[in-house]
Amino acid sequence: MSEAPLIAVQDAHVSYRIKGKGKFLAVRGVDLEVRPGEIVGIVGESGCGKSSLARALVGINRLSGGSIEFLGEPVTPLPIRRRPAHLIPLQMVFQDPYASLNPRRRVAKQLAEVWDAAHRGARSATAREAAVIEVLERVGLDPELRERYPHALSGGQRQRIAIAKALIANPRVIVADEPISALDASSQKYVGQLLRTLVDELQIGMVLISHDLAVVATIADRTAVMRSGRFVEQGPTERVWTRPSDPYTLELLSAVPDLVGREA
Ligand SMILES: Nc1ncnc2c1ncn2[C@@H]1O[C@H](COP(=O)(O)OP(=O)(O)OP(=O)(O)O)[C@@H](O)[C@H]1O
Repeated sequence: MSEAPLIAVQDAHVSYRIKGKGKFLAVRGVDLEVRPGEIVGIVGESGCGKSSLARALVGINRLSGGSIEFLGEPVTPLPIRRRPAHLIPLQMVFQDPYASLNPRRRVAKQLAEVWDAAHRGARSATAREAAVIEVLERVGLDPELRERYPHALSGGQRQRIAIAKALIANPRVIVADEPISALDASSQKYVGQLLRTLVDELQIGMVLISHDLAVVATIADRTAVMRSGRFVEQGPTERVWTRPSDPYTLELLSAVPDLVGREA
């Protein structure tokens, strides 16, 4: 893959101020690039800094050092409502779909709002409605569901709506933080494959954060292994899985002995 990266992270650091204890470094010098059509999986045990990095990637967390560029421009943290237009194609999907969905609005309205934000000046009601129907079909949902409120959907349907909400912004990159870990087994499989299909068909880039190695092994092109805020290694998924260069990766892998070669 030789295209320019969609997102380029250099020496990223994220720190938190802990009352009475000073500064805690959750992300310590991470480098990462994501190209069109590529899923980069980030694995590591709980508390290693995956979510802190994910939130920095989309500009929710401020970096305390290093840089993140999206389509060649810096990602600068700003409240969602003041998010600059150039960051609209950089979307995030959270573990809990309610983090992206407003429980008091019908699905159609929520999707239409994002479409409006992404299509300033082109607010045709017919085009908006068509886009809402198309995106629901793309995530495998019956467009009739657009009249429902989020609470009237199953967990798997809700997560697919959250993915649709990211998609209707015409994203170039989606950062997905544990997008399937809260789902039941059949929804996990469906949503995992859906993410792979979307990346292939739309040639977007994806950062897939997961503590589930099997998911990353199945759908990620490249894998980064994170420990205590650092990437201990990153490379093509198959290489990381079959010939890990760091003992910590081996340790993670040994917890799931039948991983390599698993069918999706
Ligand atoms: N807002 C915050 N203030 C202080 N410390 C925080 C904050 N958010 C995260 N941390 C700490 O930073 C470290 C990394 O947390 P983070 O949520 O990024 O890890 P993670 O790998 O995503 O974990 P998990 O898989 O459990 O979600 C943890 O030690 C956590 O306690």
